[in-house]
Amino acid sequence: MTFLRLLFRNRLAGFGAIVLALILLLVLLVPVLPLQAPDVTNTANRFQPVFSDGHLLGTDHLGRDLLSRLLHGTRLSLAVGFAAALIAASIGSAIGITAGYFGGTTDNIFMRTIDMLMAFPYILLALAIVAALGPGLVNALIAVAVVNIPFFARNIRGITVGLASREFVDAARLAGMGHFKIITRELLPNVLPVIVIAMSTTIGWMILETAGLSFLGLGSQPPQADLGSMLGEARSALITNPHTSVVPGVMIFLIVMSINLLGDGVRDALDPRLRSGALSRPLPRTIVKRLDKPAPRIDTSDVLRLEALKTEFHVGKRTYHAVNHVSLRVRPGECLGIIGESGSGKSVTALSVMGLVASPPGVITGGAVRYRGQDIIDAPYGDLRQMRGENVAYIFQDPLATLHPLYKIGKQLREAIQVHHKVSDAEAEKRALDLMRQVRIPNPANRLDVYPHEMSGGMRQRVSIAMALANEPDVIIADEPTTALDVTVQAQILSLLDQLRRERDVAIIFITHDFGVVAQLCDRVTVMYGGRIVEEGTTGDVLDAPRHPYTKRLIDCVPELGGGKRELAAIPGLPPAVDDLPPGCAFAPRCDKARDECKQHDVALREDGDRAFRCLFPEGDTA
Ligand SMILES: Nc1ncnc2c1ncn2[C@@H]1O[C@H](COP(=O)(O)OP(=O)(O)OP(=O)(O)O)[C@@H](O)[C@H]1O
Repeated sequence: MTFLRLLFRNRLAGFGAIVLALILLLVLLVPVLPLQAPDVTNTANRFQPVFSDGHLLGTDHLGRDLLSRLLHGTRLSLAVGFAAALIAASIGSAIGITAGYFGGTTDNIFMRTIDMLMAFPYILLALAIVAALGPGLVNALIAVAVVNIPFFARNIRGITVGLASREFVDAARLAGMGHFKIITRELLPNVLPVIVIAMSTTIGWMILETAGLSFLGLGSQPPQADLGSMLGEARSALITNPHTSVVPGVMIFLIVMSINLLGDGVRDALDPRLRSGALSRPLPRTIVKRLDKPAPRIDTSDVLRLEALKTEFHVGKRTYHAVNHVSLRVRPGECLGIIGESGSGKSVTALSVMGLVASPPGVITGGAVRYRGQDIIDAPYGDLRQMRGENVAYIFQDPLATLHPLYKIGKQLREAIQVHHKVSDAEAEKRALDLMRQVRIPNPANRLDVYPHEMSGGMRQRVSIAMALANEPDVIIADEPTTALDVTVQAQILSLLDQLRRERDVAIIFITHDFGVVAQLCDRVTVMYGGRIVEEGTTGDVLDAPRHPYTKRLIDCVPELGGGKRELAAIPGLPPAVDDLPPGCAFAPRCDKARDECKQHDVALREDGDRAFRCLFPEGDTA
């Protein structure tokens, strides 16, 4: 159902589907339609025009009814095209999946054979095959199928090579599955959508190729009609009786056009990345649809300030309130921690700052982001791009995903510098080396000359930090930069960040789900839940006397070394879905202190200086 909805959302694909369905219906009804026999000649009646008596589309050079020949011929052409596509897809995909899975010699033998097939111009190859097998429709079908096998084999091999080294295939091997089972159960379901997509876009092509062979007299043999042979026979009367060529020509055009339009639609609807919107026209910045007016500039000592920021994801009819009226601020040299469970909106808050939330489906619908007092949400894209890296830099969790795998570290650092500063390669190299020293990478000159995969996780994260520092930004937003690292490396990275912000007065917004990390690094902390801020304050205050029950439960989740044996208190239940938030306090369904009032109305943030919390019955109050 979803597939059909997605398919028909693409109007052209819907149009293609309707045209093709009508053609298919017509050819399926051929046996019951009151048609004349397609092959009976009547030379006295040759070249009758369109709409002549008893011949709706006229007659050909032998007086045969063109409508009857057209429908019979279309049936044959479609059957041959589909059959050729099916054969080419089956054999090509089997070769591709086997070569990709086994690799080594098998891959070499299969793919070099395919390469040899591809070395011939495809039409020459098809002609050679038909010449060897003899003319005839079945042989034309075999020829067209054979010349299309390489297309499927290469495509499917490429995808299989990527899949064969994935963890789920290793897991299947470890579970004792044999090769055949791994190929059919683990790999085939993953490549099947690609096979269907490739088929849907090549059927039209194969119908054309078969028609081409028939046109040359190598496909269907007289008196049997297919669209190509009809065109071939009409060639000599092209000028005198053009309708004999126009009729099959229009039909070929309609079939190929409808299949291609439908094929594109099928590809879009089947590809999960296109379906999720991930590949659909990614915009360079997040869409802004603010109802409130842009905020005027203010004087402030805060380097970055978010005011009632709202970021939503609009997916179909659903709205995900990922960031819901979030306000926070950070001063030069200060470290602000943002903490919360997975899905609480930390990353989307951080990405909204520089308009980096993927759009569609992300939209900033309200609030302000101020850099040194100036609201930058509506800033022209050129200004925003200039600010990215230069004023506000990001460090992400997985450096391997953010560093380019094919360029050496030195080149990537130089590029980060040269994006914002017009300096020579030698100068950039000098600065890159200096940055490597600043992030305490041992033997920095040699390390500039290696690829990301040749470094350890900790070293790679140091490189990411160096890249973030490359343009001396005022704010660094670090999104769980130590989550993937072991504790000793994590401690080194944290102390490096701490040292850098003190030395350079750079503000850090540190996103994490670990209160231990917050305690070590942050001056202040903001706790998020369900897209909202539920508590904030200086780290000491929040850790010593949490006011929101959620904060208290989060702190209780942290194991304490040497603190004696205590039971770890997991938080029951799951975080709320931000497209379906409960009324009142979002934490109420999981909170043992919740009362009816908590579930009725929105709970306001109670602010007192640096301290704020969103709770009617806070911790520490005697009720
Ligand atoms: N492309 C998207 N489409 C719909 N909803 C999305 C999309 N991306 C994020 N969300 C929603 O936004 C919410 C906030 O996500 P976000 O990544 O900011 O959480 P987080 O707190 O950073 O979690 P994590 O610690 O796992 O990174 C999530 O609940 C998620 O459902």
